[in-house]
Amino acid sequence: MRQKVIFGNWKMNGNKEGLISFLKKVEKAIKKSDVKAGLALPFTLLETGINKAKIIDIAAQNVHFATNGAYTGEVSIAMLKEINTKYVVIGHSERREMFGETDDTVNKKAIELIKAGITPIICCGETLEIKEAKKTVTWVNGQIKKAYKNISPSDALKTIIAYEPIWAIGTGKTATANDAEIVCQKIRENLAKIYDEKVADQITIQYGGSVNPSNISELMSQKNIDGALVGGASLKADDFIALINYKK
Ligand SMILES: O=C[C@H](O)COP(=O)(O)O
Repeated sequence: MRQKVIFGNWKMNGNKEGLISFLKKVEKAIKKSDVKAGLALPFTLLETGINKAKIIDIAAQNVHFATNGAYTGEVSIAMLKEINTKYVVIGHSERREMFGETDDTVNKKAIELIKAGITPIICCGETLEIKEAKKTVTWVNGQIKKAYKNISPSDALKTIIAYEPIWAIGTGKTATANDAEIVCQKIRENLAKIYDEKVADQITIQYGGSVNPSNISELMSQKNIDGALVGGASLKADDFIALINYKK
């Protein structure tokens, strides 16, 4: 059975002092949880998070695929590895929309991260326009196919997928648990076509988009939803605790 993996994504929020007290409070409250908890932090908070967190896994929110070079403002995989980063979120819709992330760069990043032993959390998801045109599954499966290009079955097992419908991010509009489940199921079927059922069955697929303490239980009860990537509700310690300790 796949373990539930719930990651907060702080986006461009937070500071050192706040993170330290957040970790203290949250880790005390989730000690006995069987859920894997993680936090995707801004670059400047990564080292503090990695050094202070005992239970929570720390993720970066972006990385460059190149080894080094003239990429002003970017951070390399080796730089993240040097501080012991275990996960990196790639292809988040905000990075695709505002910072030129493409399916091709997502694929390059995934390949290089896997080589470095870092788990990529590969984001995918459709706009409202695509949803209304009833093209969600085609769109998302296209993103997945491109993200996994030239990735072997054994390496595919070292990845996580986050399905995040763009229209549900930060809007308070969550996909219904059933709608989210259907897309996650289709992603798994697509993985079975790219690889095989055994591989598809082992890959963690998270849902993201206005997840909060009141809808987490229903979302997590779905067969193909293996966790969540949570923005807004992960910023408050009490809400994050409620998410990790969700009622089963
Ligand atoms: O990475 C997280 C997602 O963008 C979801 O954000 P949200 O929970 O604020 O809607």
